[in-house]
Amino acid sequence: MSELRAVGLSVTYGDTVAVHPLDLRVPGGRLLSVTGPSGAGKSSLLWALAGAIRPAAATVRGTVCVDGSVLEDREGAARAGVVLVPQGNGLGGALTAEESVLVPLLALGVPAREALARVDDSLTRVGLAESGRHLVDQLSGGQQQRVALARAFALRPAVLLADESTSDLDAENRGRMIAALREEAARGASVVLATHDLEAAAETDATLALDEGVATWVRTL
Ligand SMILES: Nc1ncnc2c1ncn2[C@@H]1O[C@H](COP(=O)(O)OP(=O)(O)OP(=O)(O)O)[C@@H](O)[C@H]1O
Repeated sequence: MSELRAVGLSVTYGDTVAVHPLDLRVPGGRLLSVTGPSGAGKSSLLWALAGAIRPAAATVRGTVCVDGSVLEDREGAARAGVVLVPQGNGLGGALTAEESVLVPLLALGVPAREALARVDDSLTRVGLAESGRHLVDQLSGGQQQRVALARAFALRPAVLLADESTSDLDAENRGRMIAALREEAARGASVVLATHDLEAAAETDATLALDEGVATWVRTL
């Protein structure tokens, strides 16, 4: 089981405080939702947790630890198994769904046979086993969200940060994806879902609400 911990974490863009200092602990096995209206600071928080905000873009203060080790930068976060599914998915439209899941695995040195098995498994988990050969550009917005989640699942993250990953989904697929996020937690991951959808948030273990960057626990872990 992993553990994600943030202490005094804040994000500031120039004069705009996107995330006021907050503390957070997500043990492995748990699924946390971060809610709030547009502009509340959800993406900024997830990107800061992933070590993915460039120093030139914003000032990030505080510390983020995985299993007690402080993350110094994005490379360190990636080594610690922190995977971010960004809003907008971050997929290349010219790759197929299968290739989108496969390429990061091969880049990380996962042997081809193992990588292909993980591609099959993760696309099946998101209900896209039949769409693996389709170009990402030929898939709907909701299907693209599911490919992005499949790509993250295949990486077997220690910490999974999903930014609005259910926003384009119908109720059935939203439930299915939250169940899949829960499976990642059951595998031992610390999972955080940023969402403006309160119905999705209600299905998670705990909810942290952001309002103009100020965090309030709605339900604690
Ligand atoms: N690169 C940036 N430069 C300047 N300000 C930014 C930048 N990114 C975000 N902000 C500001 O930081 C605040 C929080 O934005 P953020 O995208 O984190 O919110 P959000 O809750 O994820 O919103 P949404 O649900 O619309 O994605 C907003 O006031 C936004 O305008």
